[in-house]
Amino acid sequence: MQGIWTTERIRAAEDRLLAVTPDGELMRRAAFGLAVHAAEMLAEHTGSVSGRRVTLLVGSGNNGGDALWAGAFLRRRNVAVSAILLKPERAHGPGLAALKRSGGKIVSLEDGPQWISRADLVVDGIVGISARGSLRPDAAALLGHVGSPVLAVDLPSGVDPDTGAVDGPAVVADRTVTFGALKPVHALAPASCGEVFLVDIGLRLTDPDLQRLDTADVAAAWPVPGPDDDKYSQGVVGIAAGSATYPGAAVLAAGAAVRATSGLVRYAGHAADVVRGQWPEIIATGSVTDAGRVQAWVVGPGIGTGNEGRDVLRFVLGRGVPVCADADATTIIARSPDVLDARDPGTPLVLTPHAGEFERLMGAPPGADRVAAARSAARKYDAVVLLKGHCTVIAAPDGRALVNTPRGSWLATAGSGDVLSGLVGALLASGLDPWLAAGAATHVHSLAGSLAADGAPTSASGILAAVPDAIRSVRSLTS
Ligand SMILES: NC(=O)C1=CN([C@@H]2O[C@H](COP(=O)(O)OP(=O)(O)OC[C@H]3O[C@@H](n4cnc5c(N)ncnc54)[C@H](O)[C@@H]3O)[C@@H](O)[C@H]2O)[C@@H](O)CC1
Ligand SMILES: [K+]
Repeated sequence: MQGIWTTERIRAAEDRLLAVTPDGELMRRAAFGLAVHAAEMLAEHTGSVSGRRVTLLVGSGNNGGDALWAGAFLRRRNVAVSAILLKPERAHGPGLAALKRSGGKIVSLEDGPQWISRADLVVDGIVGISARGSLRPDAAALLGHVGSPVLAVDLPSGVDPDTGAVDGPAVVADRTVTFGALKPVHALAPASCGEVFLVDIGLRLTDPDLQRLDTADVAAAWPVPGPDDDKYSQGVVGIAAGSATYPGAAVLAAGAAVRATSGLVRYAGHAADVVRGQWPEIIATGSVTDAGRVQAWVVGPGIGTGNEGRDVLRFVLGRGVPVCADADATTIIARSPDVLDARDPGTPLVLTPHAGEFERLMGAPPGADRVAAARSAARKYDAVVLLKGHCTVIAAPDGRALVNTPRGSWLATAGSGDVLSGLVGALLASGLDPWLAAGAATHVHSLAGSLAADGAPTSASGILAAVPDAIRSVRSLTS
């Protein structure tokens, strides 16, 4: 797992390290790493480093100090460095002196636009982890003149460091170079950060506030049958989804369960004929009451929010096995929380709301801090909450939270969520910890989405068809 720490934790760890490190040493470590990345970007985009032009946007804190020192290092490689000081009287003193000594040019705010528009690379040292709110007007106006790649120092300025929220003018970087440890912004705002690189400055942190699954974690979690396994021992998943009029959700969720693991899949509902026709390997019946034993249920996609849907949900919640309640099941729970009385105490529940369903469940939208929102819903419902969005956040009732950083937005297509719930169900049936099951399913789902899309629109059926390739790719990277 990749650990991610809030700025409060990072600052505390930095203070401990600063106390035992010579003055200025940490900043120089950070800035040296930054300069290496700046040179790499120049070489990538222009074919050379020497003689190229870099313009630094320098704010009033240490983030600006990093940029100034990096500028001084770049001068050693004969880069023409100019610095625009947003608050000249508060610019980082030693950094400014170092840049001046190295031959860097200090440019006034008025002259800034022409220097920015002529630059081969712009370095955003406006604000770092102490940033509050979006960019101020002077900085926002300068950004309008940027025509080159942008390298963000620690994080793209204007984006909230702890939530990744953007609610006004903000930098959109091609690359972000961060120091010591990943912060929430790096996982939650991929479109603002661009590619993220971590420079080791000697910070040591444990017990992360937020996590992200590595490919290796997903590969290790994904069930692989052994020589003694049979179709039952790998976990039987039941799918209660779809209707006679709308069988699509049933076909997609059940199909995803078929493709996720080699355990048995049962289906119960009004779309039994259609499901059987699409997936002959599925044992399909008309009702959950005669579906037979399963090790986990997926309930909700397309079941409707009326009495019948409520009865189906109550029935599966009382079976003593993990349940993934998706789509209509989420709405039923929001409208009639008493259905949860049927839940067999202690059995895992995974809820998979998008923002609208979240609002129904919690009475308010997720807001800017989606991690906190998912955590509070997880506590309220004593469930794993998979809060869908561009970045999906998964929180457990014990406070564990992980985030899936997507590779594009192609997953936002009709039926995509049905595929995800089928994947979650199959992993729950295999006995995986529900938080990890939700995380691994989300990872494979988003990988399948990007494989299916490959730069062009795809569909839920396309994502479903790409699930085996996604699992194969996850496993091949680690075997
Ligand atoms: N503390 C450390 O040990 C290290 C810190 N480093 C750098 O230091 C940064 C943190 O430095 P600071 O705590 O000085 O804070 P920042 O550089 O993040 O900025 C704080 C300053 O910006 C102003 N400010 C806040 N929000 C603003 C906004 N929206 N628009 C304009 N100005 C705004 C504040 O008034 C304050 O003066 C890190 O992000 C990192 O880049 C690195 O040098 C590595 C070592
Ligand atoms: K920055």
